[in-house]
Amino acid sequence: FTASFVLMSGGPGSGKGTQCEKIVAKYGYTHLSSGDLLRAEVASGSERGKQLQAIMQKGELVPLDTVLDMIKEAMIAKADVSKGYLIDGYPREVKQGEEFEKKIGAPALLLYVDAKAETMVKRLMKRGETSGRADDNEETIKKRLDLYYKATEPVIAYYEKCSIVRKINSELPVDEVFAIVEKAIDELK
Ligand SMILES: Nc1nc2c(ncn2[C@@H]2O[C@H](COP(=O)(O)OP(=O)(O)OP(=O)(O)O)[C@@H](O)[C@H]2O)c(=O)[nH]1
Ligand SMILES: O=c1ccn([C@@H]2O[C@H](COP(=O)(O)OP(=O)(O)O)[C@@H](O)[C@H]2O)c(=O)[nH]1
Ligand SMILES: [Mg+2]
Repeated sequence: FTASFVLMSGGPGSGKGTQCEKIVAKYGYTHLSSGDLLRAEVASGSERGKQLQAIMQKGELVPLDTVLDMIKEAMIAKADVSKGYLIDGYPREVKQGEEFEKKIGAPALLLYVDAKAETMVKRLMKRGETSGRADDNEETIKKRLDLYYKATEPVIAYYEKCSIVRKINSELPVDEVFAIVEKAIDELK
């Protein structure tokens, strides 16, 4: 892959998906959300989808090889039209980050969308009223948050070593958050 990679990281409900949509509209990146890819597999009704559903409903992590294979497939499918890839909600653990680098490449930027736990819970409970997502319920949200702090936050520390992390306060209104995102992406060029 010759295109550049931008990683979008942050807790559940921090606003990753919301900001990704705006980035795609302005910059034409190809958006790959590992969570969306997994949900699409579940929706297909396949045997693999059934196994994934059980894991996701509990707020646990899908085995890293499964997710990496799905991301790679999706990247290949869109390879010729892409200026760059925006990878949303991945890597979830340091080992996944290492695998990504080995098999795919080094990211140019990690946008770390940061909100308080209380804010994230509130947003997800609200989203759960209409999202239809099996994991937008109080019990699973709590597990996703715990796992985020335990497994995913260390990923951010890992990438800080190569100075590609830009921390973005996502307590602000969506457009103000996006203004900060734009600055970070514009600095890339
Ligand atoms: N006030 C405010 N609300 C936001 C912001 N970003 C997202 N939200 C709300 O928070 C909810 C969760 O946002 P998403 O973009 O779906 O969050 P996510 O990080 O992709 O979450 P997961 O899909 O669970 O990983 C949405 O329903 C939005 O309406 C923001 O910057 N400010
Ligand atoms: O790389 C990934 C991305 C997602 N998931 C699973 O998919 C769920 C939803 O992920 P998403 O990023 O959509 O939402 P978040 O948990 O960030 O709110 C997670 O709780 C995990 O069970 C996973 O195992 N690995
Ligand atoms: Mg999302």
